[in-house]
Amino acid sequence: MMTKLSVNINKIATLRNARGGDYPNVVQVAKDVQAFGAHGVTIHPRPDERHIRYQDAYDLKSVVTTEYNIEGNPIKKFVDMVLAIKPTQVTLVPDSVDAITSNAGWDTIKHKDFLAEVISEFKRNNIRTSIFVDPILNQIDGAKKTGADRIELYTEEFAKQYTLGNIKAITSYAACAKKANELGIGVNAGHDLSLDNIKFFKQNVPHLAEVSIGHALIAEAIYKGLKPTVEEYLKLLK
Ligand SMILES: CC(=O)[C@@H](O)[C@H](O)COP(=O)(O)O
Ligand SMILES: NCC(=O)COP(=O)(O)O
Repeated sequence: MMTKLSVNINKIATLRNARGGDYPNVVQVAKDVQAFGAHGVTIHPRPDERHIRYQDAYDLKSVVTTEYNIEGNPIKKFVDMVLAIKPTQVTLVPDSVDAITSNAGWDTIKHKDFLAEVISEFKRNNIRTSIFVDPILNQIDGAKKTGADRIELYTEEFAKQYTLGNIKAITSYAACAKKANELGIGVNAGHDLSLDNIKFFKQNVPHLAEVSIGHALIAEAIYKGLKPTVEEYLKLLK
C-alpha cells in the first residue's frame, strides 16, 4: 500500500514572514509540491500566526486540489475557520499557546467528551477527522471512542531514538497502527520524519495511510531542491 505524502508548508511561511513580504509565496509552493507529485498539503496555523496565518488557510483552499489537511488545537477560532474552509481532513493537536512546536499527543481518555463533540461537528460537515496521539495502546482505544476517523501517530520520539540507533522504538508505533486498523481507524503519522528515517518507519509500521512532513523536508530541499526531495519521499513511501 502506497503511503500518501502531505507536505507541511509551515516553514515556507516562516521564511516569508522573516522579511514581512510575500516571498516565498505559500500558495505557489502549495501548487508546486502538488505538481511534483505530493498527495496533499498540510498546514498548522498557530494562535500567534508566527508562520502560517489564518488568511493563508483561506487562500490555499482553492489551490489545494489534492488533500488539504489543517492541523491545530480546536479553539473556537480554529474550529470556525476549519468549518468555513471544509478541508479534506482536520487533525486535532493539543498545542499549548506558547509551544515551539507540537510536543504531545492528546489524552484521548481524559478529553473524550470534548474531542467527541468537536469531532462530531466536523464529521457533520463531511471533514475527515484525525487525532494526534502518542504511541500508547489505550490512547488508540480512547481515540476510537471519540469517533475519530484516523489517528496521527506523534513520531518525534521515534525520530529521536532512530538517530541514536535505538530501532526498537518503532515497536510501540507498529503495535498502535495494528490496533488502530483492528478498530477500523486509519493511520497517519508525523513529526520529525525525514529522508533518513522514513523508509524504516514505512517498512515497519503497517497500514500507514499518510505522513505529513515539513521541517526536515524543507531543510533537505535547501540542499537537494524541492522537486527532487518530494520525488525521493514518494519513492520511499511506495
Ligand atoms: C502536529 C505536528 O507534529 C506538526 O504539525 C508540527 O507540529 C508542525 O508544526 P510547526 O511547524 O509549528 O512545528
Ligand atoms: N503533522 C506533522 C507535520 O505536519 C509536520 O511535522 P514536521 O515534519 O514539521 O516535524
